[in-house]
Amino acid sequence: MYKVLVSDPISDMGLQQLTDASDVEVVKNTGLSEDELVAIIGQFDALLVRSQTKVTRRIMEAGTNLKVIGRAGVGVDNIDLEAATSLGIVVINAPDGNTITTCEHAFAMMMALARHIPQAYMKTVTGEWDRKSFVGVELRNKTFGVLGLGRIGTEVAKRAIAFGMNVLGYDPFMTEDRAEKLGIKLASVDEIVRNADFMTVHTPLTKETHHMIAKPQFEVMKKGMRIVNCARGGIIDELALVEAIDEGIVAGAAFDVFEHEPPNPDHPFLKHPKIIVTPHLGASTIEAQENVAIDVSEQVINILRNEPFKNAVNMPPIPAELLNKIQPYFKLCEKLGSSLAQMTEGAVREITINYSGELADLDTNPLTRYVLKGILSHHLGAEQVNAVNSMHLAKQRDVNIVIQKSSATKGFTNRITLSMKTKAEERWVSGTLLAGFGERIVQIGPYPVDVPTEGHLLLISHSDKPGIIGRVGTLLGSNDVNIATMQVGRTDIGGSAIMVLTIDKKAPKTVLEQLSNLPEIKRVREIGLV
Ligand SMILES: NC(=O)C1=CN([C@@H]2O[C@H](COP(=O)(O)OP(=O)(O)OC[C@H]3O[C@@H](n4cnc5c(N)ncnc54)[C@H](O)[C@@H]3O)[C@@H](O)[C@H]2O)C=CC1
Ligand SMILES: O=C(O)C(=O)COP(=O)(O)O
Repeated sequence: MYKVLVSDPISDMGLQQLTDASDVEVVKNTGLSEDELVAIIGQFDALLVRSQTKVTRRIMEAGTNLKVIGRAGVGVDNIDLEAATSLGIVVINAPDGNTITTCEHAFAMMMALARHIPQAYMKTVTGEWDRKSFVGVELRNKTFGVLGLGRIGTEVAKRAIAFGMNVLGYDPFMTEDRAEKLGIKLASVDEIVRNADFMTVHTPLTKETHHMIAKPQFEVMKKGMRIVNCARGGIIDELALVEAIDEGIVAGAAFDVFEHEPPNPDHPFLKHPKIIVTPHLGASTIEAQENVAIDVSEQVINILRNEPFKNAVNMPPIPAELLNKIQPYFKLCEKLGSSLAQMTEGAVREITINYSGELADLDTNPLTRYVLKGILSHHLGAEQVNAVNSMHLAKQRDVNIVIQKSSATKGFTNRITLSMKTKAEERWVSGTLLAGFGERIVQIGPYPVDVPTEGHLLLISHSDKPGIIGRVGTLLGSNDVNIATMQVGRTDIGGSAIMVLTIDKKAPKTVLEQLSNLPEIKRVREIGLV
């Protein structure tokens, strides 16, 4: 039974797929402190949050069973992604479900700002009939700057165009072509701040976007500009904004988000007559909350059940078409990695992976993650490594990873060859996925073999002399180790040879020692591929 903790308010209707699943137990416990979360998180396989819960490294380290953190929304700045990646926890979000809702909120904020609606409301309900103080401005024919033309930014731009505004936009990933089709004129941040009458930001909060609108931008800003921030607190410098309003540069601002949420009661925005605020309501509609919860529930279930999923924030996305082609190789890659790690001695320095045949033309990056998972699990423990953190862990340990592609498959339609250099030695292994037969190891070092990637293998290097095979069989038999299959290979008559045995159960250590002590046996390795 998988246990899922929901630590922020998330739509019940959207969570239905999880609550209805017979293998999932959902526990709702919102408003917990970090200490409270640390105390209970160890029991859970998944954590579902919105923006309130700050998912710190401490919480994740205490979450020894935690496999996935689901963010029912877009921004993941409340989750320590680096910690999640290094701990092998998948972070997924629901980026599409709240686009329109947030866009509509930003637009509502802009209109409320243009027409002083919150201020007028506050006065009217006190019984005052003040029509002079709240003369507004039209949106029509005004220049509107949009910083960040992603999902939300482009929807806001479309609505602004419908309102007769001239839209200037900036986004490093927006092409001229697409902008033109949308009716947006691309401009630099500087051009936007100098020319816009209204401006809105729709970028994530990153090192680059932090305070992207600050004192230097306010200094050159068009006088009378009105600013909206329904993205993230910190993109616009809050104190510099208050100064710019007080200096008469900015006519007003509408903010849904704050650098620290909730803001302190003495935050200057909260009593400024020209600043209107909402408490991070951008995504708060019935529709958006259902959408994001449905999306995140579906993905969490898939991850827990080891099925394909999308929108992993700390793992590059795998397009569905590619996933269909490469997913059958995940197991082969992991098992090959695991077998190579078990047959090679010493600390890993370099891993070379050669993908050949039909794999050569595909994006094999996800496969590399599984190879590394197999290798590193042997050294770091299986519970520490998964496909999310394997690349990260390898890089952290300065392991050089070399990827090669080739068309030569030596008769197979696909073939993956791994070689591993350690301080002590270099070894290699090849495998293939055979239609109808599954994963096979087809070469170990220079020796062609045909071995399944399951169960227990004994790899015995020896000299090619008569009588050795018999002695090995006798020793194993007398110790109750049953041989299921045996293959032998040699480089030349009387030269180096190997025996690859599949055995029914793990051989006792004492038996391995006795095998090693037999004459002409150079090395014995037991490989567990269970
Ligand atoms: N107030 C609220 O409740 C909500 C806030 N948001 C926030 O809105 C923001 C945008 O969300 P989406 O549009 O869904 O994301 P998105 O990823 O579709 O769009 C973000 C865009 O910002 C652009 N960008 C990144 N750095 C930039 C820079 N330095 N200058 C200009 N553009 C830059 C990216 O290229 C991207 O196109 C996110 O920060 C998200 O957290 C989202 C939903 C609800
Ligand atoms: O999706 C986002 O990025 C949001 O900011 C929405 O936040 P929320 O889920 O309403 O706490």
